[in-house]
Amino acid sequence: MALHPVPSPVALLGGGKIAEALIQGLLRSGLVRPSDVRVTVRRSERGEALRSRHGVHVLMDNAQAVRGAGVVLLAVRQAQLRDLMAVISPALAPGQTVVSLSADVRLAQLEAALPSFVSVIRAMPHTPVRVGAGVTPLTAGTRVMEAAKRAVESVFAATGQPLWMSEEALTVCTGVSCTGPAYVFRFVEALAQAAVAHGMDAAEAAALAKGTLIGAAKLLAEPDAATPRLIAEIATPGGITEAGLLAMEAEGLPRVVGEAVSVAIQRTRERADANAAAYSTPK
Ligand SMILES: NC(=O)C1=CN([C@@H]2O[C@H](COP(=O)(O)OP(=O)(O)OC[C@H]3O[C@@H](n4cnc5c(N)ncnc54)[C@H](OP(=O)(O)O)[C@@H]3O)[C@@H](O)[C@H]2O)C=CC1
Ligand SMILES: O=C(O)[C@@H]1CCC=N1
Repeated sequence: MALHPVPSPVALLGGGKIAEALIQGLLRSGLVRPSDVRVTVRRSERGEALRSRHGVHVLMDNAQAVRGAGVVLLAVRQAQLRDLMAVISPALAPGQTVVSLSADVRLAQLEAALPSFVSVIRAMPHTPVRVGAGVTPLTAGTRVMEAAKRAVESVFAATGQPLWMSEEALTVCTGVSCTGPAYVFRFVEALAQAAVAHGMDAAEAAALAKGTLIGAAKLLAEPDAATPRLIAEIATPGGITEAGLLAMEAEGLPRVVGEAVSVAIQRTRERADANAAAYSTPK
């Protein structure tokens, strides 16, 4: 995808883990300078850490951070989101774009909590945005201007690949791509644990498992990579890889992965329902 200029400044409200991953990805892209990024914190030591590591503007005033921002990203947890929207609403101007990164507050609640003259979008990034390798699902609210869509696309194109979809599909992504890196890292740990169980030194086992994942990911990143062919290159018919793969099937790998995805999606839906109910009552 062609990279478009990212509207400056980018305001990230809530300088936690996903905000820092996005800052790193944006700066790494070369399309955004530290002076183009505003990030807000509620603890000065966290602000100092972000400032010293990345050279970005750190503020403690969320309303001030959104004034004149090219795009505003809400990166606090759900417990703080409603209060944050109440604080920034009077400071937002017509034509501004607000993107919620929250996994569990729906567009309907976001649009009701923000002024009707702003474009509201949800994004569901994951930590690979830090290295420019994110796949970020996006879903647009009911009153989104085309320019807002392009602006938000540019943020997530600078950190990987943006993908537009329905809100329901984005909910599924919370249990797949958003949580997915954690599942993959857990698989790497399980591979290392298995090596240790067969007598390998723990540090060697960790390096071997990590190297295997990185090597496999690079093969997957090649043009025209397809998993059946990549598996067939390793698995000689009747050989040892096939025996291992058959054991994985027999032990229910697809069922285990499917269960993790289902439970995460279910948790997202329950929290979104609870938030919808909470937002419907005045604070
Ligand atoms: N982590 C991930 O991989 C992903 C997270 N998300 C979503 O992103 C959001 C944030 O998640 P994550 O980064 O993991 O959580 P974190 O707790 O790491 O980040 C939230 C940050 O917001 C800060 N904060 C809270 N209230 C305010 C405020 N009023 N003003 C300024 N800063 C404030 C918190 O400060 P303090 O440090 O003091 O608590 C914290 O640093 C959540 O909604 C989550 O669903 C979405 C996709 C992926
Ligand atoms: O685990 C969580 O609840 C958050 C939202 C998605 C990723 N991290």
